[in-house]
Amino acid sequence: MQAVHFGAGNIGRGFIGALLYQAGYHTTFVDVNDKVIEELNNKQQYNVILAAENKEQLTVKNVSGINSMQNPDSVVAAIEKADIVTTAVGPNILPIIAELIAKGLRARLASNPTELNIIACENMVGGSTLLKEKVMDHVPAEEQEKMATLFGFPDAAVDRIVPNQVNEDLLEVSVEPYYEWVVDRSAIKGEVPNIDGITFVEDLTPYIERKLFTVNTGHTVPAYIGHYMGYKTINEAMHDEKVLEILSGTLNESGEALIQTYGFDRDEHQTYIKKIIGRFQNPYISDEVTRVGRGPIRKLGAKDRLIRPASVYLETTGKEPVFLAKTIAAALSYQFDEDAEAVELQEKVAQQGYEQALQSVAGLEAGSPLVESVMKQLEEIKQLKA
Ligand SMILES: NC(=O)c1ccc[n+]([C@@H]2O[C@H](COP(=O)([O-])OP(=O)(O)OC[C@H]3O[C@@H](n4cnc5c(N)ncnc54)[C@H](O)[C@@H]3O)[C@@H](O)[C@H]2O)c1
Ligand SMILES: O=P(O)(O)OC[C@@H](O)[C@@H](O)[C@H](O)[C@H](O)CO
Repeated sequence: MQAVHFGAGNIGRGFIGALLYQAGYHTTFVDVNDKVIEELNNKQQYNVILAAENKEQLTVKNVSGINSMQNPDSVVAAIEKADIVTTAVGPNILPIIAELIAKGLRARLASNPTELNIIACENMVGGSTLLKEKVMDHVPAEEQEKMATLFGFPDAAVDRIVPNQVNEDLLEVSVEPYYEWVVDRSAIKGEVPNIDGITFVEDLTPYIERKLFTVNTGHTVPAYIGHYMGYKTINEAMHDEKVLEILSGTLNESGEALIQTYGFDRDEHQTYIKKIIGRFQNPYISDEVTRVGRGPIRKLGAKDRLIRPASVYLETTGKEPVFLAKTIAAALSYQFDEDAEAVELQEKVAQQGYEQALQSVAGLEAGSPLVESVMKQLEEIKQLKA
């Protein structure tokens, strides 16, 4: 069986690639990083190490790579005969890879018109749905209907903390032991892929929102508050009582928003929160706050991990999301020269001021209660530096 996976980065190699190998697939990684692609083709295997006391190791075999900038035709050919296509490139890159995926699917329609599922494994609500829209922009109207019957774009939620890698071996990946991959079964075309580790569900929305608004919302606290306080890693930040207090407050607010929306059981949700806090404290993982905080404009988006739960909390409880607002204030203050979005955000802040910058990146109305809360917290968080 053949898998084509876009993005041979942390989660691509450390999670999706590992599960595909264990399920019996040969995985062709597609990436623009020539060194990684060359190494994949030279070694045809790599190690995944579990970040835990016993450092268990899995050797992922049956892998190869294609540099999509240099060999786009080979990517098209790989999609023509693939049994599954997956991505883990980052939400902002989905529109960029869409054209090549469209070329591959059009070629498949002509030469091998069989069912195929394309699963975007990105931290966002509706990743595969967005990819489908972007792919269809490159498909002539007369081919779209046939494509929609053969090619499924099931949305997915993926959860495994994979930090930036600092190993001598370029391909080796250190990952946390925990993982979860949930896929929307209702959008699958043809047979449901037989991959151990995927949970198929009929309605993905509660799963992706629970993951994004707990794991990823929670992660922003040691990232942005931690960075604001001068910490370099998530682990360092997680040793600070003030960070832990804000983390707990933030997860209680996002948890309340989820409970109000989906009726989750309160005790079960508290257990889920506890487990996640424990994962952030894993001493065997060194995760930089700048990785977790990467792309602050994306993370401050209306549907993303901060603004959405804060807005739902306000709407459903009528109360001020004090802790989420604190974390949003720290995100709005995030400065890191090597992150293009952080630089753009600070330029906006310098030109328009905090209030307008927040409104424009988060799609919030002037004078909205959330904007007011964040403005208040911009002052309050100054005490964290004292
Ligand atoms: N790392 C994690 O802990 C984690 C966990 C769950 C989900 N995710 C999600 O997975 C996605 C990838 O994250 P990551 O941490 O692996 O990032 P990463 O930067 O390690 O990997 C992204 C890869 O995509 C490649 N890429 C960039 N442009 C490309 C293009 N045009 N064509 C093909 N490849 C391209 C990059 O070269 C890189 O190898 C993100 O959406 C992220 O939110 C990450
Ligand atoms: O990947 P991002 O930039 O959306 O978010 C950063 C981290 O919160 C994220 O990568 C987590 O490590 C991951 O989502 C855990 O499953």
